[in-house]
Amino acid sequence: MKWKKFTIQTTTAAEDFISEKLSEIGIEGIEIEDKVELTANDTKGMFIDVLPDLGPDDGEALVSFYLDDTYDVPKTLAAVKMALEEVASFVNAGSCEITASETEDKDWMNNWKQYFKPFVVDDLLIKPTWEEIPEGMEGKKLIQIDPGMAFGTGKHETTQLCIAGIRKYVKPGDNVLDVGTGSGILSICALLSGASHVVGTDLDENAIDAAHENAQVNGITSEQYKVLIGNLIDDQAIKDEVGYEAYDVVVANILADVIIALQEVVAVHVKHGGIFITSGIIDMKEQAVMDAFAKNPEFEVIDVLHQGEWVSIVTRRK
Ligand SMILES: C[S@@+](CC[C@H](N)C(=O)[O-])C[C@H]1O[C@@H](n2cnc3c(N)ncnc32)[C@H](O)[C@@H]1O
Repeated sequence: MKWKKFTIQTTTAAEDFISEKLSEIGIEGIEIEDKVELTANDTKGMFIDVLPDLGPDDGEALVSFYLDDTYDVPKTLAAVKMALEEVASFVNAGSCEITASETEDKDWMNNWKQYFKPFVVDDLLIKPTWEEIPEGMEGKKLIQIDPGMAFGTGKHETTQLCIAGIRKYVKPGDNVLDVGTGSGILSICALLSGASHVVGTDLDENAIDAAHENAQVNGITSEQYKVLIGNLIDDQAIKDEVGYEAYDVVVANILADVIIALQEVVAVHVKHGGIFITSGIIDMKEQAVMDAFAKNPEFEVIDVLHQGEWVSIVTRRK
């Protein structure tokens, strides 16, 4: 399906008012481009450690929206123009010039699927649920994944580093905690590696459905895998539900700054001698995470792995 893209030249002062007006008109999927620096709160759920350098904020902004065949385009544009005039009457909204361009099918939710193909990590074949098993893969252990809106296709270096750690350290019968479970891929990998039970936690509500659906596709029962939504770092109810001195292996593939906060509080959940596999650490933050572990009397570093610009630090609880 073809979509028409319309871009309004405006100001950062007016961008939020314009977005609100566009929503009132019934336009969904609004994009804002500006040079306003993101706050720590903005980047919280984004999984970016290094922000792009946008240059100084010049006060200019572009607000884009998309209309498909279901819209009466002239009528909608007339409503947009009236809304822009209204916004311009109380705030500097810039030129409000609208430019139009045409774009291909914008099925954002599903277009990425064409690039996700079966691949091998160690002795595992990871394949999207909608793909066939490729020939010659009979000896491999199979993980089927549809991440949905959650993170975790298995393609990312940080996930692969954790998979390597799980394959090395998880033993039959282990209890495993997967902090930041996302699609559930690492939990499934742990269960395939012999773990008898896994608890996954995440902040993202999308993880619940994705992780449960992926568990089911992989033949995992609700007795083997439980997903909890909440923050193990500061939520006492989640900490109590996760349980204390209960885990042989904890895996956390999150960002370096989250790992630094997590290592201070996670030891109470790990058995003495248990393993804490961390990743999501960009190489420029490796030393900061190593320093944090060096100051923590609970853990000793036993393994450091690199893949591309990403690092996995594996520690053992003393
Ligand atoms: C990089 S993804 C990892 C997903 C999957 N485990 C993998 O390895 O592919 C990080 C996940 O951690 C979650 N997350 C971020 N901060 C968290 C926290 N403090 N506690 C639990 N989950 C968190 C995010 O919502 C996201 O699903």
